[in-house]
Amino acid sequence: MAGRTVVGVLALQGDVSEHMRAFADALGGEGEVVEVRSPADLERCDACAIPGGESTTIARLIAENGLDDAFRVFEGGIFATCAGMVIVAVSINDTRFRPLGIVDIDVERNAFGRQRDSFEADLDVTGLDEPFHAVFIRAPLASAAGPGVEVLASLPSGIVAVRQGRHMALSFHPELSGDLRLHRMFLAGL
Ligand SMILES: NC(=O)CC[C@H](N)C(=O)O
Repeated sequence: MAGRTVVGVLALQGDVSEHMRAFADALGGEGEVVEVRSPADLERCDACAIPGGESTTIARLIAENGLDDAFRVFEGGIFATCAGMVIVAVSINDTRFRPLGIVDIDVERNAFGRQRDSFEADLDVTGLDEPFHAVFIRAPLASAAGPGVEVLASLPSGIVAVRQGRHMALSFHPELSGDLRLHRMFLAGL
């Protein structure tokens, strides 16, 4: 995209600083990374990351800060990871909050259960030449994706990476791998 890209990172709860560092590195001086806590912060962004954390807490804080409507009308790209993937979904297996309905996927929270609470896997991702080493932490899974959604990666148990227009949703933590290819893929799609 033309000009300096402003990438926001939703900074209400979760691993905010890791995302800010990863996007700053991926932009390499071609843009700016800012914290998003209010609709006014979001308005100045070309894109926004919704980080991993605790999705019920992040969803509550989004609503308390008036960001739910702001995200629904946001025209930039959303980079949703882990808890973020739960928040942007169309439907989830949890009745405690209503997801934002931005990415047409059905998502199951904590889909890997206790035994595989956290694990790492080398994923084949559409558009990447070499596998991506992905870190899963109490990760969600998408059980279904609508027709406008491109599935980028799956495990035997379900879908773990998708793209829909400018948005990407990942059930793992790309900001923890020291590998910026997915951040760059997202920026290239803005
Ligand atoms: N690492 C994470 O973001 C975990 C997400 C968490 N299990 C949730 O659904 O809230």
